[in-house]
Amino acid sequence: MLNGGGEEEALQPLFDTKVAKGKLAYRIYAITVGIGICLIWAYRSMNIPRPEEQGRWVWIGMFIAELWFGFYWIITQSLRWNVIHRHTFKDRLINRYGDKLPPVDIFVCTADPKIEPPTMVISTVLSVMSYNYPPDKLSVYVSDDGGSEFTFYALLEASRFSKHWIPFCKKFRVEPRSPAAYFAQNFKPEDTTAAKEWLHIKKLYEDMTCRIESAIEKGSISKDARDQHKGFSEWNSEVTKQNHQSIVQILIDGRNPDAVDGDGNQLPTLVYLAREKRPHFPHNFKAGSMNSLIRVSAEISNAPIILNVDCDMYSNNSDAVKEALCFFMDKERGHTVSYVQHPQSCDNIAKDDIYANSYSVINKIELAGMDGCDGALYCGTGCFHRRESLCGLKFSKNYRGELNSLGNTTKDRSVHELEQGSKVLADCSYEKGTLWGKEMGLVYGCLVEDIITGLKIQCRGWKPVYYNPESPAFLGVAPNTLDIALVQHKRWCEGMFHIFLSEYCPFIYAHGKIKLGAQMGYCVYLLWAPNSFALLYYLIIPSICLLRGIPLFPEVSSLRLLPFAYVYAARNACSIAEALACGDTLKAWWNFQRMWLFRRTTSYLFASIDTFARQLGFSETAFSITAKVVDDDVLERYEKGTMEFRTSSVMFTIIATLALLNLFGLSGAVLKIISGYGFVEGLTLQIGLCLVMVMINLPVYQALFLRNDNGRIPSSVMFKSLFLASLACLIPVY
Ligand SMILES: O=c1ccn([C@@H]2O[C@H](COP(=O)(O)OP(=O)(O)O[C@H]3O[C@H](CO)[C@@H](O)[C@H](O)[C@H]3O)[C@@H](O)[C@H]2O)c(=O)[nH]1
Ligand SMILES: [Mn+2]
Repeated sequence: MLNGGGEEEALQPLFDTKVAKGKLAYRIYAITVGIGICLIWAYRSMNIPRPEEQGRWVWIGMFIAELWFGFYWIITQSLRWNVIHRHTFKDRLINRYGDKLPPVDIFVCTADPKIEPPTMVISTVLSVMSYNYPPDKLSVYVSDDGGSEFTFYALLEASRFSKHWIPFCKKFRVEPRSPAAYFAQNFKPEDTTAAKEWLHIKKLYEDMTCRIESAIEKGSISKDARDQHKGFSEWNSEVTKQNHQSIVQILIDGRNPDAVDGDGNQLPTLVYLAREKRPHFPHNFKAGSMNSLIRVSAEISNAPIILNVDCDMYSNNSDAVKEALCFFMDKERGHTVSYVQHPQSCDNIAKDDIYANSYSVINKIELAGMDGCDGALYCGTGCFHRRESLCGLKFSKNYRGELNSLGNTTKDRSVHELEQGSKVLADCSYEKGTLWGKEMGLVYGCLVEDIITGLKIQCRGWKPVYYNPESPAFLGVAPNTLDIALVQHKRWCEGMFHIFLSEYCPFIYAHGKIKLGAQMGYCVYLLWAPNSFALLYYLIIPSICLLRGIPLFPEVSSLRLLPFAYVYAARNACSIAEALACGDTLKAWWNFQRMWLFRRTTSYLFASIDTFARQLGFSETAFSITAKVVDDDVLERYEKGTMEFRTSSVMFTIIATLALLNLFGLSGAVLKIISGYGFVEGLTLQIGLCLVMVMINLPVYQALFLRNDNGRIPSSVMFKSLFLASLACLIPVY
């Protein structure tokens, strides 16, 4: 029904929620695997070697590892028990609210002009400035933790380019609206006038990026350019990344009748913010920057809805704002919704996804399953928030959730007044003695500020939503070297394990506040890190025992092997089925297994160790920003699907050592069989385990011994790992 008004129409929901297919089949499968796991536990506990027999302690270790795997598997069931999908009705929203849609503030965070090039930042900014949404209701805020005048300069250039870009997007319904992504598609309109405009805009865009890049290359901005904006005067010789005053510059004032694009339409407001930084003030990384953004935007536009994206996450759907509003403005349930999280998708996934960056199964199944328990995670980017819930409001039955009430109250204040008024809010000392970082805004002191903030919001009674539309609404940049990928995971795992060990452990903190399923679901991620210990044990000990001829599993002829075989086969079959159903290829699944192995044996291990060290007060948090650009030859290997091992990171030593150890174990066993030592009954499964590991590790052997490009494993790492693996073979076994 498309005729506005009408009582029935006004009551129709703006979104619906469907339960995913295959629930019953999954539950049956899960129960059988559960039984299998119990049988494995029973076998282990009843067959522990007697004290005088060899391998007693090794056996007990296997039992502990299997107890852990089993326990962990049980909590992962919460993510699959009730998977749901959301669907929105944008047309109903437009019909019902017409031009009475609420204002929206958009935050873009950037932190370092080298790792996150300003040209990338402005493409993201331009993509959100050109949303299909009344521009006078949009305000875009860029937080620059790098405090860089190059980022400011780029933004100034972008504010000018937007006058051409926005009307062009709207006229030709351009998608995506990030100029970088759009022009990278290399599609040219056929119609001659359209093609002419296309060429013109493309030229403007290229000239702009050229100016920005050459300024960065030269290391200075021309006097000419500097004279065009008063904002540059903030950068005197004393300003450094870690030490500068607050800088707030309103580059486009959306209230100003002269701020119009080429077609005479109003432009969205655009604000540059670099919060104050002082060497001895902890700045709390992204959480600190988000909280400054919340306050500064409250002073300037104070929209009731906030969208936050990382600087690499451009908007890939110009209707995303309207779709998100369908959740917030639904008559029946809208007022309970605190945030609408989109999955983190990337547009630079290489063929068959060697670094397992696509997270298809997590995005399509696990996070949707979390949502099924009312526990949608806040993932830090691509998330629409209700300002009130983000600022600490508790949900109560009387809350009605009017979105227009906050509105704009700054009509009669000049740009200068607004800038001066908001600078104070971004000062280091502003938060002293306030609840910012505790009960208000994003939570401080955690490397995954997003996850913990989401948990706190849920515990205040809100019901967040996870929304994963067919075509992704946001696209970001995935790590494209192994090193970067592992370091990113280490930071995540460390932050998450830290939450588990802190007062915010979901089983305690969220007990009685959110569903048990959601508590368990959180723990699936919070316990990523300690998984490493059980897995390392399972990778090292069986191969060493294989070399010594100590059997750790039942013989192939024995019925007791069945639970092991069933659990292994069923879980892998299910995981393959899930991956294929989520659109991965078989090869991508296989690559994912490898990355899963690498992550668990390195990132997760270091994350656990560092978390313990931090708990004991030995170390402090450090946020290592994920690099978004790499050298050309590295990029070439990434695109070809060749793993990059160039640096001599300790992580690579571990990966190579484990790969070699499994190779030794397997070749030792094969040699014994060939040389007629006879075959020890009961070692078959260990041989199988080693064989699978060797197959997964094939690219590691290649990088160790066969490759000669720059991305191979450095020889220092090779010697270290050869030494360590040989040493491990000598470990005595009790
Ligand atoms: O001191 C800092 C550090 C980082 N950032 C920004 O935070 C964002 C995320 O940093 P990135 O290095 O890209 O980390 P990722 O691992 O890719 O980020 C994921 O994980 C983070 C939590 O660890 C979340 O905050 C992010 O939203 C989520 O995309 C980027 O826009 C940065 O510019 C800041 O603003 N200030
Ligand atoms: Mn990122």
